[in-house]
Amino acid sequence: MASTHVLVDGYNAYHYTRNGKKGDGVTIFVSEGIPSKCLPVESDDQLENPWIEAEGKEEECRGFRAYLEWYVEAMTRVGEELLRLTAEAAGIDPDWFRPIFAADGGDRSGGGDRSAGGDRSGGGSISVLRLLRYPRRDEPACPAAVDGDYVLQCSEHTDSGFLTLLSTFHYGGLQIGREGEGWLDVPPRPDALVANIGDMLGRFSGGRFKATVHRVVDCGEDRYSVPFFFDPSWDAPVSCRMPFGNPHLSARQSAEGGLTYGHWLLGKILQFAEFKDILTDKKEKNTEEDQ
Ligand SMILES: O=C(O)CCC(=O)C(=O)O
Ligand SMILES: [Fe+2]
Repeated sequence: MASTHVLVDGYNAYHYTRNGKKGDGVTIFVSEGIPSKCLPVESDDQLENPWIEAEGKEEECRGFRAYLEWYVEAMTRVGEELLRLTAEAAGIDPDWFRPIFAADGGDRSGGGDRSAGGDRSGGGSISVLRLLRYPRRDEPACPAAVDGDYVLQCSEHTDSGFLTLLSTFHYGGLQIGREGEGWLDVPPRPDALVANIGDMLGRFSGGRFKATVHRVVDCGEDRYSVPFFFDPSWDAPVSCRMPFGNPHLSARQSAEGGLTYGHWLLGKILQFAEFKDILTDKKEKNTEEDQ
C-alpha cells in the first residue's frame, strides 16, 4: 500500500444493530490496515493521501496527522513491550511474537529485522487506531440496545487482535463482563491506558489468557475514546499456540493449520454494521480469487 496510514472513512453515522456495535459518529483511522484488495477501491491510488486537508487549516491538519502518527508509534511500542513481557512470563523467547507481526506472518526464515512497528510498508502488522465519539443517548437507538437501566452504545464483544490499548479520558461507560460477576464498570483514569486482551492472545495462549468481554453504556454525555487495536500481520496463522516453557519452538513450528488472521478477521468483522458496506463485495471477490 502506498501510504502507511490510511483514513478509510472520515466520519460515519452508524446505528446500533442487534449484532452490530457503535452509536453514531465513528471516525476510523487505519494504520497500514486491511489490504486494499479487500476494500471497495479499484486501485491503491484511491487510498493515497486521504488525510484531512482543510483549506485555511493546513497547519492544524499537519499537526493532527503528525500527532496521530506519533501516537500510533507510541502505542505500537507499548504493545510490543507488553507482548515481550507476556512471552517472558510464559518461559519462551521474549521476541517469540515478533515474526507474527512481520510481513511474512510468522515465517522466521525470512523475517529479517522487521518489528511490529518497524518497516510497515511490506504488509506487516495491521494494527488500527480508531477515534470514537458516542453521542449522548437518553433513548436507545433501537429496542435491543438496552439492558435494565443501561442504554447500550456498543454491544458486548471481544476485540480481535492481541491487545487493545484504550484511552478513555475522564469518561465512564466502559464495562467488562466477568463470569459469575456480571458487568463491572471500568473507572476512568486520565493519563492511564486500559489494556484489553483480544481473541488472538486468548487463542495463542490456549485460553490461559481470556479475551476481555466488554461493552459500552451511555454515560450521560457525549463520550470520546481512542482504542488502538494491536493486531498481527494479515498473513499470521491464527492456529499458533504459545509453547509455554519451550523457548525453542518458533511461532511457525507451533502453528497447526492454514487459516490466516486476515481471513479470520474478515469473517468476524463482517458481523459488525460499520464494516458491512465497505467489505462485503470485496470479500466475495477475494474468496473467489484466493481459491
Ligand atoms: O469506547 C470504548 O471505550 C471501547 C470501544 C470498543 O470496545 C471497541 O471499539 O472495540
Ligand atoms: Fe472493543
